[in-house]
Amino acid sequence: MKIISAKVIVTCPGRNFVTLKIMTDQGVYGIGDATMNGREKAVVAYLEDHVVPCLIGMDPRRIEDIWQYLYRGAYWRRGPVTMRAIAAVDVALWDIKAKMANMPLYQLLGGRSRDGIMVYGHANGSDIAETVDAVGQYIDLGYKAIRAQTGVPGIKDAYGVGRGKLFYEPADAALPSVTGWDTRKALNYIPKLFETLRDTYGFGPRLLHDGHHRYTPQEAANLAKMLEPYQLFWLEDVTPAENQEAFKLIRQHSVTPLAVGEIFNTIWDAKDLIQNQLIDYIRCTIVSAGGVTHLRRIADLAALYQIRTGSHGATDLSPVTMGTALHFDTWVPNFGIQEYMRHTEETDAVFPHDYRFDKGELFCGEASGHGVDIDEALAAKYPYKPAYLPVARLEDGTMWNW
Ligand SMILES: O=C(O)[C@@H](O)[C@@H](O)[C@H](O)[C@H](O)CO
Ligand SMILES: [Mg+2]
Repeated sequence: MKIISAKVIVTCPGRNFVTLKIMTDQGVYGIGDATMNGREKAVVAYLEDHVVPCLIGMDPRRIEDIWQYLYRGAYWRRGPVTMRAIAAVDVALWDIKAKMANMPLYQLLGGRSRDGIMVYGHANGSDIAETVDAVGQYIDLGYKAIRAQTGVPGIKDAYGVGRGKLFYEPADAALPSVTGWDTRKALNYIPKLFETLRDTYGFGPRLLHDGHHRYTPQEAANLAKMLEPYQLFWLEDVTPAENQEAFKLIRQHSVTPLAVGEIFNTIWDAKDLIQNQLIDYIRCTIVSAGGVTHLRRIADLAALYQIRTGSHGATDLSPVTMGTALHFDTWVPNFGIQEYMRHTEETDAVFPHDYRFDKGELFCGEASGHGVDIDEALAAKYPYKPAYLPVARLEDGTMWNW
């Protein structure tokens, strides 16, 4: 069996997606996601110029060997561009293998470990009252877990705030828009949001919060400690994680569960956090962390320390990543939760898929492969549109972490 061709498809049905389609001499094809929000074309070039030519003639059944070829063979290891390109190939190859085996992907991974995949949705508001309402809407939709983000008085467009409730989309401008940040104001306001949420809805709903890399380790420890009475499911990305040791300081002060990993690319980014038990949930997902082959290694390492998974699932992860993640979640023994931001109808139409939402859970389908396809004719109707994530500046103009 041979790979005879591979093409990169860029489409913008409401937002940009990069998709790799690998064709074989037996008529079976596979699909992989290679989207990197705001830097899409870097991965397109990496795939078209440096990966696709090497794939032609290779045996698509040798998934592990092709992964190692692309990782070790490049000499230049890791990084978001390389690892997304590898992920796209890897996912397309798993799709092909599962189709050849006439099995849904989760069966190949080891079979079903659970019935449904608990997901969390994003409730956003420009202030506490609006956010409390938004959480109520998610509870009414059947969600068991909800991430709550509020605007903070005096901060311009604090992270995650009210640009449409079910379809929050941060990559919103042809050049990065400028948002603000002020940690002191946030620390005085965010605990009140969770106090009000618990007063209003009790302790039934699981509540999450994303710090989006904004706090120093000491500020992060302070926030985690102040949020303890409200029993969060997790506090996410509360401080930048390049320095994995920084999390020791947070751990010393608080038992609020911590989640990290959406911007990690390999097991090496998470190794110290996992082995020192500095986090509770590892949030890498398929597209950013080298595909099924590599994510499985990260999940297995995490399992040794009772750390559970919590795959990133914002709208910039295409339905191809979502579908594959759901097969992964259906199998992985140490599953925690799956993030789920709904795609627009246009996106769902370009990527026909068989996963479905019901009462706060997602379910992967039983079709062979990962269950997600691309309608190329429809995709061609939505050409690439430059769209950037915002940047953040402090009140005095200093660049901060968005
Ligand atoms: O937890 C999350 O989903 C966020 O942190 C994302 O919305 C993130 O900002 C985007 O995926 C960036 O592309
Ligand atoms: Mg996040």
